[in-house]
Amino acid sequence: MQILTPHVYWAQRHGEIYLRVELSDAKNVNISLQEHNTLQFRAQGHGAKGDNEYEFKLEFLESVRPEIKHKSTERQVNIKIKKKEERWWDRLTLQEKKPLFLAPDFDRWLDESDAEMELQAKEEKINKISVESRVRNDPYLGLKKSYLFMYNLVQFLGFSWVFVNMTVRLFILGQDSFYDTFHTTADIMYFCQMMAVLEVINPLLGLVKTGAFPAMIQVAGRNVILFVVFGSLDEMQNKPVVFFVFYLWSTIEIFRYPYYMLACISTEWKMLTWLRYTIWIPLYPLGVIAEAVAVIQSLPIFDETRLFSLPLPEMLGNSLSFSYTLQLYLVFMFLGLFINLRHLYKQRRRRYRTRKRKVH
Ligand SMILES: CCCCCCCCCCCCC/C=C/C(=O)SCCNC(=O)CCNC(=O)[C@H](O)C(C)(C)COP(=O)(O)OP(=O)(O)OC[C@H]1O[C@@H](n2cnc3c(N)ncnc32)[C@H](O)[C@@H]1OP(=O)(O)O
Repeated sequence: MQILTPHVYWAQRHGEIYLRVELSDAKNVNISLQEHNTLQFRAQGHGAKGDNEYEFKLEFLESVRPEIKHKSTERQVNIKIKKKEERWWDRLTLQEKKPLFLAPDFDRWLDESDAEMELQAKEEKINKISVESRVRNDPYLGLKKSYLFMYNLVQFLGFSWVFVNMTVRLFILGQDSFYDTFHTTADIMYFCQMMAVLEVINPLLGLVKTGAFPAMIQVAGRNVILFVVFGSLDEMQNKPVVFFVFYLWSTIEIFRYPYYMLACISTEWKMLTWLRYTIWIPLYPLGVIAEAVAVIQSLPIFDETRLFSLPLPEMLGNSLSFSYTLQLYLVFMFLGLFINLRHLYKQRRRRYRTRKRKVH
């Protein structure tokens, strides 16, 4: 019997190689692996040159696992080989020149980015199944979702009221509206920011799957500005900086809270998601700059009024002005900004994972 080479078609995924050997009614299939990367195939069957013994050898580009699976059907032999390391190969064989009997299997062929998408879709399916099984096991899920929905709705209404009120006053009064932002909106802002403490508690109770630390930085940071810098100093309340701080805070929140509301009812609007994960890029740094300006403007007022100053023994000068604490706080503020920008950047990347496209 003459020994011939069959036609072999191949495709890959990040973790596997698929070979399809064009051999019908294959018998005595013998597949072995030598030196971690050389596959030897031998079988009898009906190939391009009729009934014969067929064989081929493939030296793979990288090492593969020894456990090789194969299945003979009436028309072909399918072989599945696991790569030792899960990564995309530039070609199948170590030798650059492709053997004549080898060709891409276009029925299975995917390029690297499509394979990544397939992998991602698989991961999402697995996650969905595990979430669904968790959901089935949680008898309070409806209650939790209703609470979160109501919380987000109340915050959305509160911040929308502040935003609309400020916008309308800006159109009617122009720059004059800057000076009494605090007196027209502070009550609602107090209410929303006190409620926002729940945003630190929610992840701690496991109600939302996010870290409590970034939320704590934001809530604490804003509340220092609102209650200490603006709330306790009448002199700060009619400064234009209040307008900028409140406007920047409320602009992000009128997108963030509706995004969460939709998430509670498992709905997504692509545009809203994009806005939630994008407008922080200019708004967060601007917000922190506006807050820093407010803190700097308040320093001489705290020095003058001695409000919240720390009593000291007479030999040390009677009291330590609260402005020193605020100067220290300014440093923490930029540290907090950095931590949260990193957090938000990661969240954004998680949403919009970049896909590399590679052409073979
Ligand atoms: C003495 C005190 C010292 C403190 C020192 C601190 C220094 C402070 C310095 C910093 C000061 C900052 C002050 C703030 C300024 C401003 O706000 S400026 C204006 C612009 N601001 C922004 O752009 C920030 C907006 N804020 C946020 O994005 C958040 O608050 C965050 C905590 C920073 C990030 O949110 P996070 O929850 O981590 O991310 P998400 O991706 O949105 O959520 C993750 C998943 O959790 C779900 N989820 C979260 N919350 C809810 C909810 N309420 N309801 C329902 N679901 C929720 C969300 O849906 C996500 O799930 P998936 O969609 O499935 O991924």
